[in-house]
Amino acid sequence: MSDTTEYDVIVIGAGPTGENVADRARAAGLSAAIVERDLVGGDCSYWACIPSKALLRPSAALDAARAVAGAREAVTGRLAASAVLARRDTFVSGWNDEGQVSWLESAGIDLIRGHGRLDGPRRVAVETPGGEVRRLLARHAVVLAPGSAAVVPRLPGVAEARPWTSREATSATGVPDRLAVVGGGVVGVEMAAAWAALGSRVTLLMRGERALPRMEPFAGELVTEGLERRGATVRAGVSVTGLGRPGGSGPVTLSLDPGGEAALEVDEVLFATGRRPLTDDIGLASVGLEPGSWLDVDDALRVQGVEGEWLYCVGDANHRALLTHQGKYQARVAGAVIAARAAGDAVDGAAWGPHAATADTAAVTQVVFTEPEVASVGLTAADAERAGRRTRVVDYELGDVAGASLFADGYTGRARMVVDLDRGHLTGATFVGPQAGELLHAATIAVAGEVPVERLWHAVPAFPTISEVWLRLLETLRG
Ligand SMILES: Cc1cc2nc3c(=O)[nH]c(=O)nc-3n(C[C@H](O)[C@H](O)[C@H](O)COP(=O)(O)OP(=O)(O)OC[C@H]3O[C@@H](n4cnc5c(N)ncnc54)[C@H](O)[C@@H]3O)c2cc1C
Ligand SMILES: NC(=O)c1ccc[n+]([C@@H]2O[C@H](COP(=O)([O-])OP(=O)(O)OC[C@H]3O[C@@H](n4cnc5c(N)ncnc54)[C@H](O)[C@@H]3O)[C@@H](O)[C@H]2O)c1
Repeated sequence: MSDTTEYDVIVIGAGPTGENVADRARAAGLSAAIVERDLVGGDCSYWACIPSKALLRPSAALDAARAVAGAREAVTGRLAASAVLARRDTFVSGWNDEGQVSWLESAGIDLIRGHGRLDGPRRVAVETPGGEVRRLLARHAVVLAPGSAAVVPRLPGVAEARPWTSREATSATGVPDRLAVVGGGVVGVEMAAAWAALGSRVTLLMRGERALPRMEPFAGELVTEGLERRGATVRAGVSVTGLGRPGGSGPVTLSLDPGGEAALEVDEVLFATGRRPLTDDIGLASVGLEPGSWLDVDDALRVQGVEGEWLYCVGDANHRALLTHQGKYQARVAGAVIAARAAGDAVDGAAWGPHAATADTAAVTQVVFTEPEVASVGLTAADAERAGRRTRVVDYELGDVAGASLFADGYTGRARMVVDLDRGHLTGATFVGPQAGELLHAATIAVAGEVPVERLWHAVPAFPTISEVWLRLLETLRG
């Protein structure tokens, strides 16, 4: 068809994962187009990772100074909220994507602005902002990278209450006096920590018994203590049953269950209650898939249930690991698979090989940027037990490491390694404490590299760093 433009690879969604797969296609000499309806860079750059970490970092710096006698005396004031928000604005470039568009140009990737939908096998139709439809045809692959959006429970009064989602929580321009945060997952605890430090009176409402329920239990416990030190109120085992904001302005009241309690009145409420895939309006039915579903992919990131091996999905929408770095890892693997197939080369599907995403299930890394930080890789002790692994769980108090006590007076934190006794290597590790995120990569190498525990004795941590916890964990394991 004359009005159809052909590319080797077409990507729908220019978030971090879509950008990466397009980049890998270009690096292999393939032509690539990327379709984006909003800002190039995606949620991560403008409404998720970057602005949330920009909001959290100043309070972590302040806490670090206050934790050391001598420095503590030099810190006299509170966090300057307007300066924190202004610094956040620089990190999102004032919600302008010119910089990322220039990068696409320099990489030779064509940007097509508009809403993309599959239009049958290998075909994409883009509805441009001007209302025209551009038709594209992929010679080798279409990659879906549409990401995810916040789920807001359908509670009575929710529409009129205009709750925040992660988008408003990361882009707000003022500090609410009172903020309720619903949900004790990662978004919930990070945003509770950020806004409590900025001066909001925060109430975190969790329907479960503890925060960060998918992580080691001590992670949620230490993070809750940290939130309470910042003045937040943390309430476990509580559900929101309805909201009221008559006329859509003024304070919001939340009815809570267990009942018998007075409604909670706040100025804003954030729902941090999980994500749904942005797959309801991307033309899935045109290739026989269910609109609105998470996309099932194999380890080569090929969407299952579609003939011909031309359709891939990377990032949040495949539900393997909703994290930027894991989605970008998938994008590198998908790019390598697409390049190999286009060149007529064999695809090596072995685990840990160049064409199989493995770490995004076997060695998922995550850092939660609260105070204390939580850093984890691989399986928790409970995950390993559920998987039927024979393990030994080894804990060590991070504050007992010389480097930690030098780093902060009264350093409190904990490290755990989960050793697979049959395989002889670590299958998971978790560190909780100030700056714990920087301890993570050594553990990631031990898990993904399947480094034998005996060999770890030869990885000697420098004295006096917090990494000496590795030696203490090995000594505890040896007994
Ligand atoms: C508050 C918050 C903080 C987070 N912090 C971290 C963190 O610190 N570290 C971390 O690793 N992860 C973090 N995450 C998760 C991270 O944001 C996601 O895992 C990541 O953004 C997923 O990337 P993606 O490319 O799949 O999707 P996105 O970044 O959401 O990008 C998808 C893009 O596709 C576009 N799009 C969708 N549909 C269409 C269509 N039909 N046509 C055209 N364009 C379309 C969207 O406009 C968007 O630009 C955080 C998430 C939240 C909510
Ligand atoms: N630092 C980071 O790496 C980082 C930061 C933020 C988000 N993320 C990623 O983004 C994704 C989304 O995070 P999230 O926190 O929105 O989701 P989540 O799934 O981690 O947590 C949502 C929580 O809300 C609870 N919940 C669900 N419905 C509820 C309801 N009606 N009432 C009360 N509680 C309810 C769930 O039980 C769960 O604990 C996660 O997968 C996370 O890994 C990562």
